[in-house]
Amino acid sequence: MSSFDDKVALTIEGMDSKARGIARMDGYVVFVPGALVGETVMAKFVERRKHYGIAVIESILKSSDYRVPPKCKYYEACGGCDLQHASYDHQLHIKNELVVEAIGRIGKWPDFDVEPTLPSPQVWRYRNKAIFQARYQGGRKKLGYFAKGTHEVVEIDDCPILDPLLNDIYRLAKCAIEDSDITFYDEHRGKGLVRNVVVRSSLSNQKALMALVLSRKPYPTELNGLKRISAQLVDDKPFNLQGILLNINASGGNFVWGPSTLLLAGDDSLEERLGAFELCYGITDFFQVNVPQACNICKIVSEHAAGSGRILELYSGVGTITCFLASMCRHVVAVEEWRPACKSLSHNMAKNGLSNVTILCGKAEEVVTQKVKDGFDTVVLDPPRTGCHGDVLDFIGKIEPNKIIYVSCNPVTLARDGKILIELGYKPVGISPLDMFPQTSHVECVALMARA
Ligand SMILES: C[S@@+](CC[C@H](N)C(=O)[O-])C[C@H]1O[C@@H](n2cnc3c(N)ncnc32)[C@H](O)[C@@H]1O
Repeated sequence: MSSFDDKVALTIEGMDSKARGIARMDGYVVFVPGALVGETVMAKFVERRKHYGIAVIESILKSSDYRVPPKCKYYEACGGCDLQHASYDHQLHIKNELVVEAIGRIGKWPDFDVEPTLPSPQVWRYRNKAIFQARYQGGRKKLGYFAKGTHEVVEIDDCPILDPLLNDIYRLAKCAIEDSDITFYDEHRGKGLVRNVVVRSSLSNQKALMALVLSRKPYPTELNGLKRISAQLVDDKPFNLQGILLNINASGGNFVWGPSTLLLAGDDSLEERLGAFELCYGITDFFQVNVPQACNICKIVSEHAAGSGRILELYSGVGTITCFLASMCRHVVAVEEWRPACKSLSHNMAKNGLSNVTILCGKAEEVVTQKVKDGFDTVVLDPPRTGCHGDVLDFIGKIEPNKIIYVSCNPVTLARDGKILIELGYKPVGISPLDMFPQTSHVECVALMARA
């Protein structure tokens, strides 16, 4: 193998599941973030392991025709987006390839058909949610996104994939909290109160919610300070901020929310319209971040589910897909583990006049074996990125529905779980990738499988 000089010229041959360029040096695999297939780059190693290395671009010697200047001025530093350097059409092509690669190479599905990626109706300003990091760094409070691969906070003044309303609220919150006595979390000392600021907005009525995630229970004086600032922000109604909440997450880790949430001022939920349905959700509930594209997912799922009498829907959240399913079949059993989301789900079914939904709150892998019997024509799955628990797949194998509709935000776990379903007697009918997250390498898919 060639020696590892500080800088190496690399030709990009492929892409990995995170849309990083893949180059080879005498067979040794090197991942190059931000490089496109066909490019030759001068790159510098930042990590060298036995079987692979990671190198960052120093200069581009031969550029791809699909390379475009990133729109965001924080793109290089911020860890949020990773495909702004590719034209939008090329992003769609890359996402298609990522799905084909995962299903073929990782899943080894014997035969499958992947449709072209459905473009997002909006490719900028589409996100209705942001999780900002609050940290005490370099002797001052900082609010922004984590930098690529580190916990260094990048402060921004505008995020071009975020709803403009949320950019306004971010700037407002930044000034209000930074000027106050409220402390930000210091990772080195394990001290400081605010860890995250989460903002969410409704596209249909342009209202927003904000939550402060705290590292511990606030002292009474701190709580009074938070209530005072929150009341001012909500009462002034500068940007339709309809509620501010507090959540305590003392455990840290990657999951943002802790178990207790308290309303500081205003209302505690948002309303959104999806097709003919009104959906209400709370600050800690899962809700799709790109609403027009979520509507497209629901339409595809409905088309696949047509003709079903009884549907088992696992990982139902607040009922986005449930509404569409319940309006077209006899009965839906919806399973969701997050208790606040189950409350929203129940409210949403009643609000939309859907009385044919049974809600079971708990982990899908436990609920299906303890509370669900057979007799379903179709099973709809929409798990988190980690995919389905093995017990869920085993259960589906036992109850033998005619169809399985798998909505996935991670082609790698879709490939893994689909392989198990194929072994249980299902045949892939089609995979529809949708671009739910433009400017990033994330891709959503709806896969239909039928009993072979
Ligand atoms: C990707 S979201 C999909 C939600 C919903 N289908 C939608 O479109 O809004 C996954 C949901 O599964 C829930 N969840 C995660 N792990 C679960 C489990 N083991 N059992 C049941 N629900 C789970 C999450 O709380 C979240 O609401």
